[in-house]
Amino acid sequence: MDRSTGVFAVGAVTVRFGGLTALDDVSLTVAAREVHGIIGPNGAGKTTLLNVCCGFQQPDAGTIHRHGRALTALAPHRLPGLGMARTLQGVGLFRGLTVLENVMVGADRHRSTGFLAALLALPGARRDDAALADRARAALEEVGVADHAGRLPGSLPYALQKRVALARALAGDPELLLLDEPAGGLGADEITELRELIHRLADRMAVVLVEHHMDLVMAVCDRITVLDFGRVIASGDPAAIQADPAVAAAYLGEERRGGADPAAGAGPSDGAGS
Ligand SMILES: Nc1ncnc2c1ncn2[C@@H]1O[C@H](COP(=O)(O)OP(=O)(O)OP(=O)(O)O)[C@@H](O)[C@H]1O
Repeated sequence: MDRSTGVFAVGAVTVRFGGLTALDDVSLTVAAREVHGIIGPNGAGKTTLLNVCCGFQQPDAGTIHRHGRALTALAPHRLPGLGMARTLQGVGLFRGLTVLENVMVGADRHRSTGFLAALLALPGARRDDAALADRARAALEEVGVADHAGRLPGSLPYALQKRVALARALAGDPELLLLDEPAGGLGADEITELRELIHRLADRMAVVLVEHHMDLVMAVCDRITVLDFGRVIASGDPAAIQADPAVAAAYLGEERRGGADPAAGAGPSDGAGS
């Protein structure tokens, strides 16, 4: 696929931190409604790549395209306007806001009145708030936490906080969702629910998924890009990735370095059938 096509593409991206090359000539293209996994051993460059995709990290070289159009000044605050949303590795919720208010922040791009109208509580702004609250409630409903709308995030178990963070991303109605380790800290049942949710989301949006949990990756991804030491070592569907000796060697190398625990589902050939 041409690297500038698809709903989103990075082309020949390089990122250096001092003498360390975290990403070296990395390209990936995400098709509409595709779930695209980014995997690789610890330190391979997955988070750096996701940070490039959402403008947290400016690349030293390379291109980023959205719907074939080059993005020259991608920055996190521009994501909603580009139909994109990202969740963080942790939860990143505002502790002083309720669950509903947190998710309304994610829906804000749908506000039609300006900041001043909101500040003065003009009638248009009040109607906007009501519409945003409806949108936020629908997102909370979708991830199964609508009952907790009035709670503070800190009073909820971690797994529910992660769902709230996902609802906040969904409230903006993205076309492209970037998920950073959504399964981190979740138990087996919660991961099963997450898998079903990602399947449902892929009916209406593309998803880029950085994740260590291989059972989940292999079950939900249409395509997978594998990084090792900042380079793409493989790209393909889950079956091809599981059969790729270079991928096995990369994870084996990590295991020898003591980083991976294949018994916990961290290796690429674990749990393909689940
Ligand atoms: N801000 C930074 N400054 C210096 N080095 C960094 C920075 N961020 C990442 N690195 C280094 O870049 C490399 C890639 O890191 P990155 O976090 O992207 O890997 P990863 O695949 O996400 O790792 P993990 O699976 O452990 O989260 C690592 O060697 C890391 O130490």
